[in-house]
Amino acid sequence: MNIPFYKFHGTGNDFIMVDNRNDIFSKNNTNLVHELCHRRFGIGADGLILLENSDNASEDFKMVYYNSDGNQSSMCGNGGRCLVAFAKLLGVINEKATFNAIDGLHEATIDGDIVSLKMQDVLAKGINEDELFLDTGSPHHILFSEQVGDINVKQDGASIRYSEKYESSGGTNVNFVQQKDENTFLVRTYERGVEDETYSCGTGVTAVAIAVNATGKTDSNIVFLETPGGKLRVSFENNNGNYYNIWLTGPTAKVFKGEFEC
Ligand SMILES: N[C@@H](CCC[C@H](N)C(=O)O)C(=O)O
Repeated sequence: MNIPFYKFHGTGNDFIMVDNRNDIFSKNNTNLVHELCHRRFGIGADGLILLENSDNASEDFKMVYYNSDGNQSSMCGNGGRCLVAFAKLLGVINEKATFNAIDGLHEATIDGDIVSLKMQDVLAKGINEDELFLDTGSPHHILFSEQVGDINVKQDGASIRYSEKYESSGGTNVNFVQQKDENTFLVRTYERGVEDETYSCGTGVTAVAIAVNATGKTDSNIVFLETPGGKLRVSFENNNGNYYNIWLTGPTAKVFKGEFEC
């Protein structure tokens, strides 16, 4: 069977998109997803995303996300933004979307190639620089550095991702952060399930934006994040460590379309 797909990226975090509203994709085939995402033997991507019908009529669609290792995983912020652009291309939505993902309901807006995605509320009470972990739909460990350009993200990220501390909870993503100015931060991310540095991570920069505010590195409630793949913005409101109305904003791009056999 030939299955049509689109390739999208959001600031270099790239995804294979499949319209699965007619159940054409075999959802438990870990090997297939892994092979499709392989950068030498497949299409090449950090993950694969299915756009499915939602069970609830008030929602526009459902997001099913796989990491490039072939396993379904927790929320993907850039993937969610790209899926909104894909839904617009398919004619499923116009300028606004409400969709269901593994971490619950998300709202989104799209204007040209810019997609803003509303993230789940985050509780960031009692965190400090030495112990920075936040869950923004996916788990994120955060480390500050003077010079993120000098870090071996794959090696240092893996040692934290596989450390005893995160073993029982299924591991973590790891973000290395350098302050550039009052409200701009450089971020490099090691992604669990890709097991390497990716060019950008949406839930990662969301975690960083909240962490830099919660630890007093910036007072701003709009934080600009520069990743190897491009620039993102995170805005939020904060009530005593309870972060809400969190929006992740940035560009998305369609790269190409094709078909794979399975
Ligand atoms: N690229 C993502 C995060 C995807 C999930 C992550 N790899 C995990 O398994 O925790 C993003 O943009 O948020």
